[in-house]
Amino acid sequence: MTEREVRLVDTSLRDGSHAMAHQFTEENVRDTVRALDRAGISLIEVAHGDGLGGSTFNYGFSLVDERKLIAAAVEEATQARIAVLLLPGQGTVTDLKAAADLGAGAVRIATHCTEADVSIQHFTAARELGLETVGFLMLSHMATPETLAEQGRIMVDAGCQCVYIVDSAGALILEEAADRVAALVAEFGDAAQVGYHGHQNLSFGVANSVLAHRAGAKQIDGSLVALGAGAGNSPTEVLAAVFERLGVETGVDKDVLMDAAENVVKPFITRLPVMDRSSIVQGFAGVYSSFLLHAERAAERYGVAAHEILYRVGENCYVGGQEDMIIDIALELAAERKSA
Ligand SMILES: CC[C@H](O)CC(=O)C(=O)O
Ligand SMILES: [Mn+2]
Repeated sequence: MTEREVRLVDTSLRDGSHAMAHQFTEENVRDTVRALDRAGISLIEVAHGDGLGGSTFNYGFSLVDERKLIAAAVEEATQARIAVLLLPGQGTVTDLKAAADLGAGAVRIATHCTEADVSIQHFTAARELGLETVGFLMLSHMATPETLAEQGRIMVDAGCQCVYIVDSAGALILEEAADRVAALVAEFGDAAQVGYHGHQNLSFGVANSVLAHRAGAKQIDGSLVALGAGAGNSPTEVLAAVFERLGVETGVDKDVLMDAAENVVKPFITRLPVMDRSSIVQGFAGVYSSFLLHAERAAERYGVAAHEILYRVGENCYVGGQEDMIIDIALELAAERKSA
């Protein structure tokens, strides 16, 4: 068998949770995992969009308890490992133990790109539980390659096996993505792998992923039909086709993935990810992709434009966890309009 050169990781059932307003059913999860597993995807992420413990008033409540969804995913996977996401502070070591007991085999621990130190105890716990460990440096466009390498080093020293450049805002363009990946590759050497997670807000998810691979990334994220926050993630089925055209072995079957995108995932998507005015502004202004639905809801409620809210979120450099500030901005814009 040809050796896999890059591992495609699918996050439809986690990042896609944002786009689905966290309304995945158990059937959605079972059908998608079965299809991804058949296509040869070896790591499938399943969780609330904001990770373990994310089902809250601030982020939005899940339709089905995530533990039920994780258990269902584990039952369906024959060769794939099920990964969960954990944001320290939001998810706890107790949540992680519960996920491991349900059969999850990997955890992706996500922090703001300059706050890797909050992940140390979680990586320690994850390794003690025997889990595969991945670190997410979120909103990576906000830090230089050098800073990201330092932050990644903190994760690796804590037991992380692969650190991701996470373009949460879909803001990185070509070299900006590649240079960040290259800095981590140079810092880690053989001590850990590097991954890349893209969003399509400026339409660079797939191109950046190719450059990330060329810069040394060994794991690349995607979602079927791009199902993910903002304008969505790099579509897994497109990544598979592009890497095959480039002669880069992924070990997955692109035709099975295309079938899964068309016949399994597309039919249950309530709102197709699209590069519209709001998501383009997210990429342009560097706004966390998962803020999109929050901004749209606030826009509707307070009679202002979602893209104007998102521009201001970008100016204020808000980061994950500051979802409540979106309401403040909407109120601010409404007040400004009234007094104009
Ligand atoms: C809230 C976690 C976030 O959605 C993780 C991620 O996928 C990203 O930052 O892009
Ligand atoms: Mn994402």
